[in-house]
Amino acid sequence: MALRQARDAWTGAGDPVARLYRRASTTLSLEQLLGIFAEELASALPYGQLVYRHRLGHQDFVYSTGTGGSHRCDYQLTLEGINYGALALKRRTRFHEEELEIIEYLLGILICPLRNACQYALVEQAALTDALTEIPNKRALDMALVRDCSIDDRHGDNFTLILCDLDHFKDVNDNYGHVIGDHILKATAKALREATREGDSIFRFGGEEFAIVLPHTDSDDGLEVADRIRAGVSQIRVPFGDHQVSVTASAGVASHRRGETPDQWLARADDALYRAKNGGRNCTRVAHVVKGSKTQPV
Ligand SMILES: Nc1nc2c(ncn2[C@@H]2O[C@H](COP(=O)(O)OP(=O)(O)OP(=O)(O)O)[C@@H](O)[C@H]2O)c(=O)[nH]1
Repeated sequence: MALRQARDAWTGAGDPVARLYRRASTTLSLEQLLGIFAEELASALPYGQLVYRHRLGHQDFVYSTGTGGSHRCDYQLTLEGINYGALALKRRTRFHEEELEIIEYLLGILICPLRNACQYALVEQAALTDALTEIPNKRALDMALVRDCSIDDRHGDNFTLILCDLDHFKDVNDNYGHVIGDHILKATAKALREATREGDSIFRFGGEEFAIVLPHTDSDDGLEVADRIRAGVSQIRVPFGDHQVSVTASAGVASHRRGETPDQWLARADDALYRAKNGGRNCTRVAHVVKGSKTQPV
């Protein structure tokens, strides 16, 4: 009875349904949308935790707010037969029938904006992803460098950039064809993933050029990672008839200097890469001497 009264009071007060309709239509950000839903749901009934999960393209998206409890209700969110993720609510006390009705009603309002936000996230992801290697592209790198420069400028966090370029890749295409060249590029992306840590970011910067951003890393450690990456790339073997095609890579390493713009940082890494190419390829060069560091100009 008390619950029914609470529900009646809620549905009659300040038109929260219209509020959710209105607020949900103001954003295409999945995170913001779920935040709005979590807020409006909390104004309707008490819950401990809301968790939303969805596989978006090649990434897992998870939104979670609050802390859980032993009672839960789960919803698989679909519209016109298409899955738009799973939403779970948890709390310490049992969910009552009337409350489930409220949740389902609000989910009914959420589903169309949720579909739009999921589709927008997929388009955004595609715009930042290289289609061949499925790793982030140059546009994503530009955004990451702006963000990392600003973090370093504010908090003095170490970021190191590695530019890694395959050697004589034109010969690979000319001798074995573009399909083999494409296989090597995909295998290189995989080798980069395997040679780096979870928190590191890898990008396809250009045709046969890759960029790796290492947070909390100085140029000495960046040099080690670059050599590990090059060792991984040199292990790649792509069969061509009775032949195994292999490649080597050259690398340039530059740690961000406070106050330096993304373009200046990138130019120093590029200059180090240029020196690696001129130094005979299949080697790494570091952009500058860091005071008090064991890294020497090479
Ligand atoms: N298969 C394939 N090749 C690509 C792709 N993008 C760029 N390339 C090729 O990469 C080659 C790059 O050649 P260059 O810039 O001359 O460099 P390089 O031959 O690697 O020589 P160095 O970098 O000086 O060692 C060109 O042949 C491009 O066609 C791609 O997506 N797939």
